Parts: sequence; structure tokens; C-alpha cells
Amino acid sequence: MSLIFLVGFMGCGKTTMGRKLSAALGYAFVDLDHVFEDRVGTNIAEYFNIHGEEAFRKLESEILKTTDYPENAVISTGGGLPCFFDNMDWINAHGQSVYMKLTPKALASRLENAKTPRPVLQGKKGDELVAFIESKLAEREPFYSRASVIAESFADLTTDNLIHLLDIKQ
Ligand SMILES: Nc1ncnc2c1ncn2[C@@H]1O[C@H](COP(=O)(O)OP(=O)(O)OP(=O)(O)O)[C@@H](O)[C@H]1O
Ligand SMILES: O=C(O)C1=C[C@@H](O)[C@@H](O)[C@H](O)C1
Ligand SMILES: [Mg+2]
Repeated sequence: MSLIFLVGFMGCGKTTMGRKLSAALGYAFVDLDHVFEDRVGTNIAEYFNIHGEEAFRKLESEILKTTDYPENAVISTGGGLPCFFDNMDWINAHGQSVYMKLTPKALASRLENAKTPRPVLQGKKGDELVAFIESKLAEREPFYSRASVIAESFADLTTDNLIHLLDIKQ
């Protein structure tokens, strides 16, 4: 059994890279944000509006721990998931983890162009968005940094880089 969890701030590319890495390894792909949306039958932004962040965090944690993962899988996590409850302990007890680390400016530019709304950002743009990311990232970094592998400021992180960092023999 091999589970690889991708963690990091919103917009660092967990979903995008999760798809590519799972294909390169021949593993299944699981995106926990998508599992959440399938479970509740609505999108995350709408769930936040109706139930609030606290309810979201509780259910997100429950879904992390109760999902029936395929034997070999790359799992993209929600951007805030590692930073609540004992989620990061659980991740590290059940597989390898990768922190995809990007600068606040790079994150902001990806998030400004992204199609999926992130409710935590509340529509912020430009300098306000960069300042928000800097402060939120400072809170979250200690959790992300507990990942077994840190992919440091790779603007052009490839699946080969990751396979090498994870020391996966193919
Ligand atoms: N390597 C890359 N280079 C440039 N843009 C990228 C790269 N990877 C992802 N993106 C773009 O950045 C945006 C965010 O990517 P993605 O949705 O994969 O991030 P995420 O980490 O899954 O975010 P979230 O935590 O909100 O789910 C998307 O618009 C995606 O197309
Ligand atoms: O960083 C966050 O807090 C979030 C990131 C997304 O992946 C979603 O899980 C949700 O929008 C919250
Ligand atoms: Mg994602």
C-alpha cells in the first residue's frame, strides 16, 4: 500500500500535480476537496456559505480519516486541511507527504487566474491578496513543513522531480 499526500497552500498546484503524478506512477488519484463535494452534494464555496468554516473543518477531517483509499494513490488535500486537528499526524502515519512550497506572489498570481472560487480568499485581489497570503502562510507553514518531503519553490515542478524526491523506484 502506498499513499502519497500532496499538501500546501491554495493554488500551489496540488490538484494539477496530483493528476499528473498519479498518471505517471500508475496510481489512483483522489482529490479530497472533490470527495467532500461529492459527499455533501454541493461545492465548497456554497457549503461555507450555508454551514460556516467550523462545520467544514470537522467534516473535512472526518473525510480524510474515513475515505476508503485505493491500494496505491496520490491524494491531493484541501489547502487548509493539514492545519486543523491532528490531520497532519494522521497523514504522516498513513503515507508519504509532500509540501509543495511556493512564494506568496506566485500563489497570488495563480489564484487570481484560477476558475474555482476559494471562499477563504473572499474575492481578494492584487496587493491585498499577496498580503493576505503572506499572513495566512505564516500561520500554516509550521503544519505544511511537517511533510516528509518538501518541494521547495519549484515554479516548474515536474513529476520526475517529485518521483526523485519521494525516492520511488519504478
Ligand atoms: N505548475 C504550474 N504552473 C502554472 N500554473 C499552475 C501550475 N500548477 C497549477 N497551476 C494553476 O494554478 C491554479 C491552482 O492550481 P490547483 O487547483 O492545482 O491548486 P491546488 O493546490 O489544488 O489549490 P486548492 O488548495 O485550492 O485546491 C490553477 O489555475 C492551475 O491551472
Ligand atoms: O486553504 C483553504 O482553507 C481551503 C483550500 C481549498 O482546497 C478548499 O479545501 C477550501 O476552499 C479551503
Ligand atoms: Mg485542489
